[in-house]
Amino acid sequence: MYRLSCIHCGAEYAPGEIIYTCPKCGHLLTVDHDLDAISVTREDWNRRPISVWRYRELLPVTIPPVTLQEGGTPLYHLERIGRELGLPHLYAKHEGMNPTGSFKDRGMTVGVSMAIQLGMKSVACASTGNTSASLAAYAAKAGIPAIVLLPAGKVALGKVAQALMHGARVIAIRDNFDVALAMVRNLCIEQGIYLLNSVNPYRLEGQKTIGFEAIDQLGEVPDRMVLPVGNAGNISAVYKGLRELEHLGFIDRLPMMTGIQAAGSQPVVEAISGGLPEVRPEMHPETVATAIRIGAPVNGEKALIAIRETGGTAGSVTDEEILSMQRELAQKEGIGVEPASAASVAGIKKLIEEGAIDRDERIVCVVTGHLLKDPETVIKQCPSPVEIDATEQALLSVVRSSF
Ligand SMILES: Cc1ncc(COP(=O)(O)O)c(C=O)c1O
Ligand SMILES: N[C@@H](CCOP(=O)(O)O)C(=O)O
Repeated sequence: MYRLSCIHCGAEYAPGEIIYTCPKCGHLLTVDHDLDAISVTREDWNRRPISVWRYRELLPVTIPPVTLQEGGTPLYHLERIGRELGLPHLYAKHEGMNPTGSFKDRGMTVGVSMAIQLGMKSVACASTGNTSASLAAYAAKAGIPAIVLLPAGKVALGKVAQALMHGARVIAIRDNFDVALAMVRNLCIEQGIYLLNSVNPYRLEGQKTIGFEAIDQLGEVPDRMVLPVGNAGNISAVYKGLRELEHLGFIDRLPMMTGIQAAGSQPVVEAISGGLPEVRPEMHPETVATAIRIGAPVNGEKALIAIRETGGTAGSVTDEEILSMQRELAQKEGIGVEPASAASVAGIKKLIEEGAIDRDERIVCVVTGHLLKDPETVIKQCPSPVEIDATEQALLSVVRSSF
């Protein structure tokens, strides 16, 4: 069993209440499981296929879930990049291998299932792209309408294509993501639509399974987990899940939770480095990594706890560093990710160069979305295909000059 509780004042609410923040103090809510009443062993989990639903005892859904077979993503050993950085135990968990190409699917399988469980008839979100693609797909699977608000002109092509093709009503707002999120929150409360941004604590329950899988695949708790941070839901979710594993006695320590932001959009980094009690919004966020072009992270309060309670850190990377790591992952490891995802590995590169972390650490970087999400940014970085006459001579001349 579980209840909703406020992370700030501790007020408790019934699981069926349609609320997104604490009605008493306005702070964030979390799903509190009665962990002492849960009887499952790690062996039980290990007998099931690796996926979000392997961990169903720690998820709030009691109906047959709305699923597209999410989770079970690969954990890759970054052998070449690790060798170059002097990090023998560097790994990437490729969340781009989820059904719609990002980690949002872990959240949406649970979030849309909860919408159905709670009797909601429609769903909505604001999005820098991936949330909308995922919500649209899971709403289609559930057979309910979805509305998505996007910052006009600032969403990667592949993500808009997904939201449109899966049948969502796509509305482009002439302002940034933070404004779109404020608008959709009001819309949902006033119109009785179920809000599925990461301020919804049920959605984050699905995302916590990234940490569970990483430990199951690695065979031990990593020393550090590194995530790109935008709205700050994912880092908060992974931390919450690992705390639950610790309470259950399945693990005996937590990884240092490490958040990486783009230099043009780094309010969490500023709060951590400045020792601030809360995240101060960045009013004009800007970065090529449009997925994390977010100035007022809605889960800032949870993210600060995750980082501080685990002795983690936060760092920022420039757009050049992000794109350079996107190319390195693609060309040295065969791993295709979108720019925001490369930020986690770029962040580790920077932290190691600054001498801020130990080279013996076992590090899992979460790479959050697939390369194909943002083809335009890829094409801009790569040479054009060589066009030739259809002759053997022309072909051989190009091939010879390629080695
Ligand atoms: C590809 C990608 N990476 C990272 C993030 C950041 O995740 P979060 O908002 O949970 O911090 C997002 C979305 O925000 C995303 O779409
Ligand atoms: N990158 C996100 C931004 C919205 O974050 P959410 O986790 O609150 O949905 C996106 O893909 O839209």
